Amino acid sequence: MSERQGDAADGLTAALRAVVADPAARPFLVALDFDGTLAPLQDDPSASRILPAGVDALARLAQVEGVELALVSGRAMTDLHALAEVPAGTFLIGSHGAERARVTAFGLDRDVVQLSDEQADRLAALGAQTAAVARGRDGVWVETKPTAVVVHTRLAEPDVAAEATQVAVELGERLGTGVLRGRDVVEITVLQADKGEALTALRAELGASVVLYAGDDVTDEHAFAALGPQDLSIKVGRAETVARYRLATPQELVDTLGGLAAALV
Ligand SMILES: O=P(O)(O)OC[C@H]1O[C@H](O[C@H]2O[C@H](CO)[C@@H](O)[C@H](O)[C@H]2O)[C@H](O)[C@@H](O)[C@@H]1O
Repeated sequence: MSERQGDAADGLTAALRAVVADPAARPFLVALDFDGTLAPLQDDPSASRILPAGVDALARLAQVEGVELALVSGRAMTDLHALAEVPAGTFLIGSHGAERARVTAFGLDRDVVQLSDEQADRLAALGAQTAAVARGRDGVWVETKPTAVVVHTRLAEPDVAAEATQVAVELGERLGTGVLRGRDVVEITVLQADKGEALTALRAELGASVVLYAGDDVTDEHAFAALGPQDLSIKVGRAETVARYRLATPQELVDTLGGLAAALV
């Protein structure tokens, strides 16, 4: 495994070596956030791609017996599947846990999300009302997902972004089931879901002894908090976190995954 500078990086390298060397640390679930973690952030979400070294690392990890792979994302499932260049067998958790699927050699084996009439009505109302939030505010736009709407402010001037964020949060508190703040986004959901619950459920299903989870955003904190002392939580970036380890950039993360794959095969 490659060496990086600093105490935190040394700690992560040692922890990864311990997992590699311990036959009891199987099944080993490697679960990863997508945007800002495997894929550098972009102004246009459809332009996001996993870094090439990450695609390669995931393909190699998928070959290792006892290793399971998952992407755990806020993205809608259709979107996540279209963008994520991941090997067959990878579990996909989308919409912060509201959607779940597994990549197969032929496509996607997915659970269908069923909204009640009341939830569907609220989602439609949220679509209309968030469109009104964006109207007249340059750089603010709305993404619609099967269980949520997302107000994006990355392209707006700071004062416009702050105003749109405040209005969207108030709207979400009134009409949503949950309000998630992410990187330049306010996500208003009509179904209760979070990455921690989704990761806990997948871990139980797989009987994973050890879980590695890496993420960059506040929504990933739920997943970090769901991990135990034997697990590896990795924050990508500088923001405050409950994660035990930290890497600076998506490139550092995919390089670390490459080193892990090399050590496991
Ligand atoms: O859980 P993630 O995989 O990190 O997904 C969270 C959100 O990702 C997308 O938005 C974020 O990435 C965009 C592309 O880099 C960026 O433009 C935006 O500012 C980020 O918040 C996606 O559009 C959202 O639906 C996801 O919830």
